[in-house]
Amino acid sequence: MQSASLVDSLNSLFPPFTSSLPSSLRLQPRFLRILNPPSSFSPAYPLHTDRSTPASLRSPAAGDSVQIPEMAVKDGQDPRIAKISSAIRVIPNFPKPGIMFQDITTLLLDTKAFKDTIDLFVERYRDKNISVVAGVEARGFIFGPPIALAIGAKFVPMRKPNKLPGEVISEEYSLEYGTDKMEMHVGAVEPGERALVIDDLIATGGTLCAAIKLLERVGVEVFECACVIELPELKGRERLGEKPLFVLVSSA
Ligand SMILES: O=P(O)(O)OC[C@H]1O[C@H](OP(=O)(O)OP(=O)(O)O)[C@H](O)[C@@H]1O
Ligand SMILES: Nc1ncnc2[nH]cnc12
Repeated sequence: MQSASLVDSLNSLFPPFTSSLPSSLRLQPRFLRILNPPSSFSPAYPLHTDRSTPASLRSPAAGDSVQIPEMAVKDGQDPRIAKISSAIRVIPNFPKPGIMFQDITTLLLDTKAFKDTIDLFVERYRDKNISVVAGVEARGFIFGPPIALAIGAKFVPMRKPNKLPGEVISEEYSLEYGTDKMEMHVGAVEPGERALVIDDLIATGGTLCAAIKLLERVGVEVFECACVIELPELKGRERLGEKPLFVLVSSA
């Protein structure tokens, strides 16, 4: 009963969408029984047929998310970077009190800003003889693969423990809010290869240091680390020492 009424509501809410589909693909009660959320379900992001970023994701509601006005733009000459910076949402007190969480999911909703992000990295790293793009779980898996494909490198996932099925080497590391371990498949890279390490964000630098150590342990040269965001007050860049770090936006 609940399914049928929900179908009616959805079909009337989104007529341009549902009416353009063949009848076999229109929302049917049969599908909705599987997909039906519990009655308390409230989507984190509003259902939206418009492909542009919903206004509610750009302008935070009632003080529970904010754009950081002091977000500084690196390499300020490039107008794409300001748009990338403003597409990143900041959620105070997530996942713990005191953490200003930099939420890149809103950047992913902005097709121009997301593409510009990838393009800026590709422009920097193409023709640098990089054969490996190593992406750190989880958010390095979003930015790493398109960069790897565009520069003709392989993508190597640096994973949380017990996720990779083959033989692994591992490194423990500390985070802004906890500790963790990183693993890489043995044989994914060869000694003498040249790697770029990609993540969405550098805070204390512990994550990137663990990735660098894993790669260098097997004889790979880490050419540079690259992130979308840097939190400079956590001094991750210092922790990386001599290893070059390229970022697009900084909270300083
Ligand atoms: O510079 P650091 O202090 O090491 O912190 C940066 C790391 O923290 C976040 O990942 P997180 O560990 O929260 O994992 P997730 O992406 O799986 O949520 C972020 O995506 C970086 O990987
Ligand atoms: N403030 C932050 N926002 C998003 N990811 C993080 N990882 C570590 N600190 C973070």
